[in-house]
Amino acid sequence: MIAIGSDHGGFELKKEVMEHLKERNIEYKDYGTYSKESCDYPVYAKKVAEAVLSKECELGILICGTGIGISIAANKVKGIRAALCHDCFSAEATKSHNDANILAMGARVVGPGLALKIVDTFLDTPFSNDERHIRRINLIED
Ligand SMILES: O=C(CO)[C@H](O)[C@H](O)[C@H](O)COP(=O)(O)O
Repeated sequence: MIAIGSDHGGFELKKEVMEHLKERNIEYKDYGTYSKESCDYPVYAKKVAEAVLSKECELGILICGTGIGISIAANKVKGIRAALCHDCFSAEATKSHNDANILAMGARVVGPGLALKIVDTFLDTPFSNDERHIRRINLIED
C-alpha cells in the first residue's frame, strides 16, 4: 500500500499519479488534500509520514508545488527518509542507497510524463542492502 498526499499545488499531479498506480494495480491510500483550495503542506506531510512509520503503508509519495516544503516537513518525522527527486537517476539512487521511504516531487517543476517515470523508478528499485549504506542510514537515525 502506498500513502499519497499533496497540498493544492500538487493536487492535479497527485490525481495523475493515483490513476497511474491504479493502472499498475498498486494499492494506494489518499491522505489529501482533496481539492485545489489553498492549504498547508506540512499537514499532509505528517499524515503520509505517520502512515509509513506505522507500517500501514509501505512507502509514501508527497507532492507540493516545488516538493521542497513537503519533503522538509516529512523529514522532521524521525524514521522518515523523504527524497525530493526530479529525475530518474536520483529516484533509483535514493531507493538503492538511502532506502528512502517517501518520494517527494514538485508539480510546478516536473510535468506528469517525467513524474510518472520517477514514481515507477522509485517503486521498482529495491534497497541494495549493502553494508556501507546500512551503516550510513543508521548514522542518520542516530
Ligand atoms: O514547496 C512548497 C513550499 O515550500 C510548495 O511549493 C507549496 O506548494 C507552495 O509554497 C504553495 O504556494 P502557493 O502560492 O500558496 O500556491
